[in-house]
Amino acid sequence: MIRIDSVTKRYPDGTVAVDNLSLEIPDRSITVFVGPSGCGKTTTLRMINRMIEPTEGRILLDGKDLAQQPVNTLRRSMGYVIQNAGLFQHRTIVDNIATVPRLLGWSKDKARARARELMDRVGLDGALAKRYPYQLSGGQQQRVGVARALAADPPVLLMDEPFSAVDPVVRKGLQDELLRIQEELGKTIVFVTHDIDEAVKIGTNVAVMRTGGHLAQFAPPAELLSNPADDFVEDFLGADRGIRRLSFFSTADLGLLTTPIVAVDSTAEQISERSAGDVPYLLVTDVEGKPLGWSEPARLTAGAVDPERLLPYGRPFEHGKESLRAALDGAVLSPTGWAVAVSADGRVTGVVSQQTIGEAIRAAHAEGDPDGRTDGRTDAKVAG
Ligand SMILES: Nc1ncnc2c1ncn2[C@@H]1O[C@H](COP(=O)(O)OP(=O)(O)OP(=O)(O)O)[C@@H](O)[C@H]1O
Repeated sequence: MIRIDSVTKRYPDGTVAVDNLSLEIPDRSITVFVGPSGCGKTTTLRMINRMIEPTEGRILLDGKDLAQQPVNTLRRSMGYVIQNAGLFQHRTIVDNIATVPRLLGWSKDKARARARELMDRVGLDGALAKRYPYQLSGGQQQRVGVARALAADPPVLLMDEPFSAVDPVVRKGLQDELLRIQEELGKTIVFVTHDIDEAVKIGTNVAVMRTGGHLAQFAPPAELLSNPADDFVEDFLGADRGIRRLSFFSTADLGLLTTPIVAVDSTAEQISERSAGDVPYLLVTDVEGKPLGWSEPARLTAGAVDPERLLPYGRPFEHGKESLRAALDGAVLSPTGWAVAVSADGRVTGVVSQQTIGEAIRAAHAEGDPDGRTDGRTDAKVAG
């Protein structure tokens, strides 16, 4: 654990970049510092690896004051990733990644083998190993930056706006990759960003900072969205707070109906049996059970279902894996107001009305803490 204890940083010109900051960064989690430009995020991050020394207060790593530890040993235990990757332009990709192991005295072969293993880990094609940084896309360069920081297997990874310079699609890929790496390797990651959506997506805990180096709120993302500490945090979180919070609620307990579903080759008896009880719509699937579209029962003729004439079914959600946000989105996207639940292979497992989703949302809000857990990112967060 990293403990920031009453830390203030005052630059020689009198600027107070960080003002009496105290918080704890748990092991094997992602702690995100987010806030407007100049609020002291980078200064805080750099005090953790002692690129900047605090004016007052102290930072402890596993109970030991950083100020008492040799800087070189400390930096070796902390990978560091910056915006635009900061790669050595005259070195190949494999040698960029092998930099720290080489400094630690590993043989060239061993360091390169480790670098190739890491390329795979961060989703880089091994064929890029002999290229130079300028021959890679921005997103690929960022992956190299992450691989280089991981090379000596440090327990801590410090990341300063690592994905800010790439377009939104590449950025989403890099965020997903980081979450996967974190799940596999269990690093203690401290991540700086000015993008609140990125913070909410990847953070186990999020520290919202405001100008003057003040900590406005430190909480897991779901709690930030449900209980912003003040107007500043609420404004910073932006619109759609309620909808975004639904991402943290699972669909596992959503009551699905399995009756109003017919296959495209159903008989007249099957159609009438499935529409019993005043069902307003039937979901038609193909013979494999994948969704085709909705129809009013009276408009379905056995043996003559025209998939072109069915009503759209929106975006199906993966039951139990995706969140209530995905379920609501599916229901809103379909003119019938019903959402379609599927299994991982895309086969329909049931359907659910907007009304039932609304009830589940009310119940989840009433219970408060999403999923009842805030102990680990992957547990507390639901896909979609
Ligand atoms: N070497 C320095 N001397 C004087 N002031 C500095 C120095 N470095 C940073 N500052 C000031 O300290 C404050 C915090 O800077 P810092 O870089 O930590 O902010 P930040 O939140 O990371 O900003 P950004 O998102 O723009 O990178 C700013 O007002 C900045 O101008």
